[in-house]
Amino acid sequence: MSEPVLAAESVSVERGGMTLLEDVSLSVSAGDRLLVRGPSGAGKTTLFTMLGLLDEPEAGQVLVAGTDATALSERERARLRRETLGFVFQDFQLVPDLTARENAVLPQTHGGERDEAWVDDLLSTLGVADRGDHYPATLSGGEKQRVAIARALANRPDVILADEPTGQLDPETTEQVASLLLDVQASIGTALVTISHDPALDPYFDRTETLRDGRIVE
Ligand SMILES: Nc1ncnc2c1ncn2[C@@H]1O[C@H](COP(=O)(O)OP(=O)(O)OP(=O)(O)O)[C@@H](O)[C@H]1O
Repeated sequence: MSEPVLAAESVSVERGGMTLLEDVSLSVSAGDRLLVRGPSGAGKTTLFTMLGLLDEPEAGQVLVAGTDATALSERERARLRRETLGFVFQDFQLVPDLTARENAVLPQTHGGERDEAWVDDLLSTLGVADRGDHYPATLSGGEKQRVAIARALANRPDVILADEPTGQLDPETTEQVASLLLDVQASIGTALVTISHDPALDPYFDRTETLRDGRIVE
């Protein structure tokens, strides 16, 4: 297997006297598709937060292309996050007063390399180029998520992290959005880690890990 682009090594997280993650290890390499499943309360969002360098574990390491993110300052970690990770959220998290295209370009305006032609290509591949001048409030859920996927890829990240990306979509739109996400991920060769309890996503992934009570189980 090639060098992991993102890895959790023996990660444990405690909050408010509770253990939310215990000794969790997983890794992905370029082009991998990993689905992390688990029932409500299993710790999926907590794991997403750790892999996304949005919070720090009490024990263990999170390695991004071999760099131990837990050893970095907050500022260095934010930079590593911007340069290497792209995020897709269940509730889209588009900025309401920016157009679809402005939302998708956003990561490039925050320290990324300016390459708007790449963002236009993404919007086109994702079938929302003609929605570029629309504001999020006028887009359907599936369109919003396709714009959010373009935004996640704007900086050509090594890893896309998606938290319940189809959680607000109907079954037909789920299928469309999942297929597009996987197509664009495969064409770029970025790794994809998706956290979800939606069984409809199972067929799209070549690896699945299950979290239960904060631990990876067989
Ligand atoms: N800051 C915190 N302090 C104390 N407990 C927390 C904190 N954050 C989350 N929890 C608890 O930790 C457990 C795991 O939460 P998490 O949100 O990671 O689960 P999840 O698998 O994403 O669940 P869901 O599918 O319902 O979103 C839950 O029991 C939750 O109530």
